Amino acid sequence: MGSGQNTEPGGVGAARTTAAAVAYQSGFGNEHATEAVPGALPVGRNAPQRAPLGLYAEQLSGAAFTEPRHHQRRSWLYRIRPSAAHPPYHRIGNGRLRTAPFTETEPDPNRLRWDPLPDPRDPTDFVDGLVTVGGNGDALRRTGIGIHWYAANRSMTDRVFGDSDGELLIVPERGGLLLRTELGLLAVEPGHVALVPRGVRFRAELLADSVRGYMLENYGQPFRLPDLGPIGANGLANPRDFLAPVAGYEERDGRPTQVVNKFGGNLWAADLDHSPLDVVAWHGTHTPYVYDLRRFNVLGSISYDHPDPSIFTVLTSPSDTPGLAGADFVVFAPRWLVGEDTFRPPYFHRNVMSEFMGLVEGAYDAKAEGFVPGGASLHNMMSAHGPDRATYDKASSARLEPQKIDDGLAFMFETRWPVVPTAQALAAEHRQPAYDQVWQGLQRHFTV
Ligand SMILES: O=C(O)Cc1cc(O)ccc1O
Ligand SMILES: [Fe+2]
Repeated sequence: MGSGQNTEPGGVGAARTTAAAVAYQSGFGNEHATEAVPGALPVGRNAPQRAPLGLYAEQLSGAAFTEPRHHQRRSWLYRIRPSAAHPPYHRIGNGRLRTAPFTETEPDPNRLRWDPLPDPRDPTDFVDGLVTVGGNGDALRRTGIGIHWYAANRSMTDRVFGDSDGELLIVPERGGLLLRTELGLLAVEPGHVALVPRGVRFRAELLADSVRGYMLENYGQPFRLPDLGPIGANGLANPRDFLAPVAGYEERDGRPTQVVNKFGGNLWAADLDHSPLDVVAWHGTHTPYVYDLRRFNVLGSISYDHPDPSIFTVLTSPSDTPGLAGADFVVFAPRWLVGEDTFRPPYFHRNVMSEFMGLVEGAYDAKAEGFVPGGASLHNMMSAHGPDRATYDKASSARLEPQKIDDGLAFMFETRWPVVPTAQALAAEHRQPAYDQVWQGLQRHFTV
């Protein structure tokens, strides 16, 4: 890219630009400003009669023009060619991507669990490697979510992807990704997450021979930081730990590049003779970002009882009903447990919210086995779940001393609407048909 980064996306080797070499600007939702070439950013106005250096000015909106100022999201891009200079889109295959409304299967009250998605055998890039698990809402009404796995073994080369249906929260589990976005470069490793806003184009290059992870497609309101209420002015995910890219452009005139646009649940493609990653400068608030989950300031009980996991919310996408999130992104990061006379692992419960969980590393404290990195579970609205038998037996008789949970990194996508699985997720060979067994054999202990 024009900011001095490696422009050759070709092979895996070229993509091994080290994550440490990537420059960022910090702060969630900031009015960032960045230029890859000095003087490229207009001063004092957004749309001068002629933008500096012969660039085109283009506004990219992530909020309606009229939304309240604190929800406003837009960026001004100064680019070599305007995005409007493209031929018609034509349909291409959707692969294993599916979109809300999800109607392929009957909503399923069963608790579901999967092993990791098998690695692809054929050459597969990030877009081809997306496999939809399920979701809710309606992409065209901008409500709900799509939940996806991805597994890829080669970098995107001559195409970029942009999702008109929603923003993308990418959660790598194995192998990192370099995301060359219109607004600049992001590196995202397991343990970090990346967010690509609705409509922002990017090329995903691999930082390892094969990569795997999860992706939440949020059709609803953009993710924001949760309010902290009585917690105070600090804590949970701190705004300054969210890192936006600096401007970085590429010039690949004459080299065909396909723009893949997910729109209304289908993939469409337009063929350009240049790279659309040609933004030389930009300023604004509609930006991609990365966040290191280990920066999360984990708060919990220092007296008794296991707090509800809402206290681990990193990002929330509110719905139109206050307190009922279309999507919450929740992390179970290393932490101390000190609760006295307390059953410390997650409790048995039935939740009106629906819970999709994944594991980035290690183990999760409610499941002794079977929930493995890259795997996933879905505990839908009102489904009874909680610690498996082995975990219950151990935790209910453990000596309660201060205990560090530091052998895992799990996360949850929690949503107010039930998650309807796709047919491919229900039929998948990597689904665990006997998941219910983990709650069998919980003994009766009742005595009067
Ligand atoms: O494992 C789960 O089911 C997620 C979860 C974690 C927790 O700490 C409390 C409630 C809950 O749903
Ligand atoms: Fe739960």
